[in-house]
Amino acid sequence: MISAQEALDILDGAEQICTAEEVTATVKRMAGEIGASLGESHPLVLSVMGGAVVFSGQLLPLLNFPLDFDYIHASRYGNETQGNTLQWKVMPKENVAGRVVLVLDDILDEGHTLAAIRDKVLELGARSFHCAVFSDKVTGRPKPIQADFIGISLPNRYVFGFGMDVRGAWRNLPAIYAVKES
Ligand SMILES: O=P(O)(O)OC[C@H]1O[C@H](OP(=O)(O)OP(=O)(O)O)[C@H](O)[C@@H]1O
Ligand SMILES: Nc1nc2[nH]cnc2c(=O)[nH]1
Repeated sequence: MISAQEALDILDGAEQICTAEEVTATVKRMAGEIGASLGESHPLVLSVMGGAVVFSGQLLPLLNFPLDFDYIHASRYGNETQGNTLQWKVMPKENVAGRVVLVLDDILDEGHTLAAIRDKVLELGARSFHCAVFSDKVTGRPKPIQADFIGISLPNRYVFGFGMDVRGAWRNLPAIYAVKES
């Protein structure tokens, strides 16, 4: 964990790449798209802790149709800016069997996290798998999964805010920032 001063210094040197207003408008648009596509299917919505907590918290009240909610917890980055082996902290449960499942995540980067979640959800017998990511990083490399619903595209830089951390800090910011390029 970094100190409050280190967190402030990182923010001071960072570049804002998406404003809070753009974030809010994007979540609203996504809610409409998700409702139009899955609103009749009584989905089980799974939020991927911890990064998706803010996205989920803003999106769920805008979904005006019946759904069930649960969370899963998988982490590949920890406090680092490079992904590593996926650590499952809370696996999807048997309650996915037979359900239309919608997974919510904050960012699709290399795609390994979401691909592993898809494989596990389908292995547990979900009727279908859908995923909504607030942001999709343009990596320039092929990804093992594409999202069904995408909020914004992000440049190939390490970003934080709106649920995403930088060395554990700043998940609470309403806008999105990219760390200073070294
Ligand atoms: O597409 P990928 O390259 O696999 O990366 C995407 C994942 O990385 C982040 O999680 P992280 O591992 O940082 O855990 P956290 O949400 O708890 O910070 C994010 O929330 C996604 O789940
Ligand atoms: N906070 C954060 N988490 C990530 N997980 C994958 N890519 C990123 C990123 O750019 N920022």
